Amino acid sequence: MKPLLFFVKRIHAYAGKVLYVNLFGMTAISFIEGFALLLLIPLLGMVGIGNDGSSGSSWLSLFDFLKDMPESNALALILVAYVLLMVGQSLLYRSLSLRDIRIHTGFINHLRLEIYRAILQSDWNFFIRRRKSDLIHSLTDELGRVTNGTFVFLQFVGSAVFTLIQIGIALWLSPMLTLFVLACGLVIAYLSRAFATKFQALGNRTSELARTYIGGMTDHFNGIKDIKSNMLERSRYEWLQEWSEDISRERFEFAKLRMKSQLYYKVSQSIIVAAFIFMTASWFHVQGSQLLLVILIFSRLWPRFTELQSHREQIASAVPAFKNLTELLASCSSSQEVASTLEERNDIESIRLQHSLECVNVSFRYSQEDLEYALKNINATIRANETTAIIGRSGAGKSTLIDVLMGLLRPERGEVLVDGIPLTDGNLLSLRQAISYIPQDPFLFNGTIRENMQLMASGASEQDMWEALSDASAQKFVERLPQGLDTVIGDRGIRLSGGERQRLVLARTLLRKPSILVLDEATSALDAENEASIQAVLERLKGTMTMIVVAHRLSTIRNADQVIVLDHGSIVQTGQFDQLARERDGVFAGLLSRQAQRIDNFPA
Ligand SMILES: Nc1ncnc2c1ncn2[C@@H]1O[C@H](COP(=O)(O)OP(=O)(O)OP(=O)(O)O)[C@@H](O)[C@H]1O
Repeated sequence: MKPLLFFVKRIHAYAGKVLYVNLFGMTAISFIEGFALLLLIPLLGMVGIGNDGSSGSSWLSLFDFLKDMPESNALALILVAYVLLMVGQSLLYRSLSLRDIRIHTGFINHLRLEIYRAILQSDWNFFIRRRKSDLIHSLTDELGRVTNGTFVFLQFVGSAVFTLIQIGIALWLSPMLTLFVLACGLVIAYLSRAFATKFQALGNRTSELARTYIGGMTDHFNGIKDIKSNMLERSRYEWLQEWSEDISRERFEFAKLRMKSQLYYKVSQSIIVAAFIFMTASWFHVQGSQLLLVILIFSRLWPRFTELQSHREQIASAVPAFKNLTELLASCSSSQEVASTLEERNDIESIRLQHSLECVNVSFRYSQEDLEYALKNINATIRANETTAIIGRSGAGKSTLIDVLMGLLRPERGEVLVDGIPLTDGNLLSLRQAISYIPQDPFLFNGTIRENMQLMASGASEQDMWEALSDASAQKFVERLPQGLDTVIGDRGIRLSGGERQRLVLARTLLRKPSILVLDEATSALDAENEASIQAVLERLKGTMTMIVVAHRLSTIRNADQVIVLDHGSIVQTGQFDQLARERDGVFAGLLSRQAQRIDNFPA
């Protein structure tokens, strides 16, 4: 119930008074409907039903004034009033429904933006603990279920109000009959509470299956090249076949449960109606309008009970989605990187590194349960406007160190200093503004080259873009493309070669004019020619910005001002390339000798 109320509060905060206007409007509709129902009673009297003297109820005196009128006038008056009431009700209903839809679509957008913003403002740790596809699932499927569930809940409240009004009218018309219907309704609701539990369990399964589907599909399409080249199509297809069987089983279970609950209500209704009519007619000898009233009350009230019950079941099946989204929002809020909002981030000034970026006694592990630290007591100085290379075996901690230096990961012990000032929430984003980061497989989205470049610098002019492309040795290949800057490069830049992609990313990065450039294995996947061309660009940039380069291929870091060698999370050597190469027993020399045969022009 708590997660549900959380979102009801959200919709209240979003829609404000309009929500109550709608709820009040729906109540008005039920009043009108109730009143239209009353109008039928004298009508029945006029056509001869109910003139058996059996009723004598006070409600008939309400229409006494009609007796003084000629019958045809009274009939016309009632019918005109009835038509006017129904037209008014329909118009009101149309306007309220449209408003409802506007609130619904507005609320789903509001919630989507709120969740996405919360996710974007979360720290890096939040992302490495989660599957990206789970986040997509939350922003699509779960979001839809939560907004629908919230609306069903509001409808439930509306229906409850409506039902109460109808109960009020029914009580006034015939207290005994209404109390009997109410008692039956309560007994049935009590006996059917197991349905809600089953719907909730099925709702859990729905969430689970949807998460598996999005996760699986994301993995398949991300790895489609591996799938095709390793002929894994059949096994992946079988995975989907299995999932499809699971989902149809689950859908069928769902439908079966719904049918079962509906059958239960329909059977109960017919038994109660039959028993009651039998009782009133045989034992109490109730006839005419009273009997008609019984049927009328049943026919108006019972659908309300079943509607409430159906709403209850829909809410129960959405409960897991409510829980998941509230947990996600709570987790985002506890992982918020810094206090500032996305809008405030626009005004953050980038720092200009003057002296150094330092790690002082930094230790880090990914989880408190890990026995091994990924970084152990790291002391390192990255000097401004120099090139620092970080090398080491696979798993040595290179990427972790970079993430700590960029403030993506917070050290468990020790600190990072920016020009001697500790890196805290206060200066984290200023540091981040100064950094441009290029990973091995950078993010290029399915758009034109121009759009991809503008992603980094939205105000960049055409001339700025060509200059950046030229600086990154990418000008020639872009000029050769049929639409130049307006060429669409495909999903993740699939229509470009690896080297072209990386040069374009470098150009895009230069457009941002960073003062710190971080390259994490940025050239590892490139062939010697492409690597050399990026290398030449980096050489030209040397001295103009602080560069931190992680590389497996040692040939790429020969001209670095400083090389930091990591092993099992510790710094084991620091110095210049040639100096480290001479330390024959060091890790660096070991790595070097293993690569010696593969490195062109390297003096052994
Ligand atoms: N997200 C993570 N969760 C838990 N442990 C991690 C995570 N990322 C890395 N590690 C662990 O931290 C250690 C250092 O990993 P890191 O990625 O920094 O090494 P690396 O030197 O960059 O390796 P490679 O050259 O293979 O990329 C490894 O033992 C790795 O298993």
